[in-house]
Amino acid sequence: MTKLSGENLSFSYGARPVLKGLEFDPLPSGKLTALIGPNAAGKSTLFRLISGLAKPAAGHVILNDTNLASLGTRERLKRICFMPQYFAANAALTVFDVVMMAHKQLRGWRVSGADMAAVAQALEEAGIGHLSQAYVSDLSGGQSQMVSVAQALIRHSDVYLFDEPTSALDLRHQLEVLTRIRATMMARDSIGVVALHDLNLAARFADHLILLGQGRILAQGSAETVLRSPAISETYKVEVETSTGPRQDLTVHAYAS
Ligand SMILES: Nc1ncnc2c1ncn2[C@@H]1O[C@H](COP(=O)(O)OP(=O)(O)OP(=O)(O)O)[C@@H](O)[C@H]1O
Repeated sequence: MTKLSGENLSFSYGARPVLKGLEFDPLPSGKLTALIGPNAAGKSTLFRLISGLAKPAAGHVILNDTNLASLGTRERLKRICFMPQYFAANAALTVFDVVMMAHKQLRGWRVSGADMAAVAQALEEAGIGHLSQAYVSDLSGGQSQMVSVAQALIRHSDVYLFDEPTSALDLRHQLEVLTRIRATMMARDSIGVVALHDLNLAARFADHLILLGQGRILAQGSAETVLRSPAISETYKVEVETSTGPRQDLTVHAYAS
């Protein structure tokens, strides 16, 4: 089983500290973790540190017994797949092209029939087969987001980081995308971390939650533990009531305080 943990992670943009000695418990593989917290809490920054796009001022990210800072760029890219929040879609490339580029990124650029079939299958599984020949510049926000998820899932990594993968999706697509991400983590025994603003989606899909605020982890554990914690209303600065929904799932209701 693969495990990812953060030890004493600190990071500043210039003189402005964003993460202050952050620690997170080992995240297990085959499961989905939701990273929650208010705007500007540092969720994307934490993903940048884990993926190696930014270097912590102090602390380490440990994957099994390996300090990720000791890995070269290529090895780190292979082991950690990061889907950023924003998708750059100005290129004159089709959906098929960009998913193929993600597929071949670390494998050399000679494209075989098997590669073509793998991309076609990934697009079908993502429910975007009909967009295969569309230019990425012509996609809606939600379609772009589904392409980003397909680009991530076609890669085989130990850790997948998804920065708000459902923010532009309608209700059905939110459920479909999170169901697919979770099933993929289970099938590959990989670690999945999803930054989410919707606490009800976090409750429904995540096995483990991490609440980030004031540069630290304020709560971590099961949905019950984290979403019923007083840290939720303190951090988001709203009144919160939790209840059990009709299908026994935890539901969070927020009220302006
Ligand atoms: N490149 C940057 N240069 C300077 N400051 C930055 C940069 N990126 C982020 N920040 C600042 O760091 C803080 C954390 O930002 P980050 O994007 O990590 O938060 P977040 O939790 O992902 O936010 P959101 O939920 O709004 O996407 C914010 O105050 C932000 O203004």
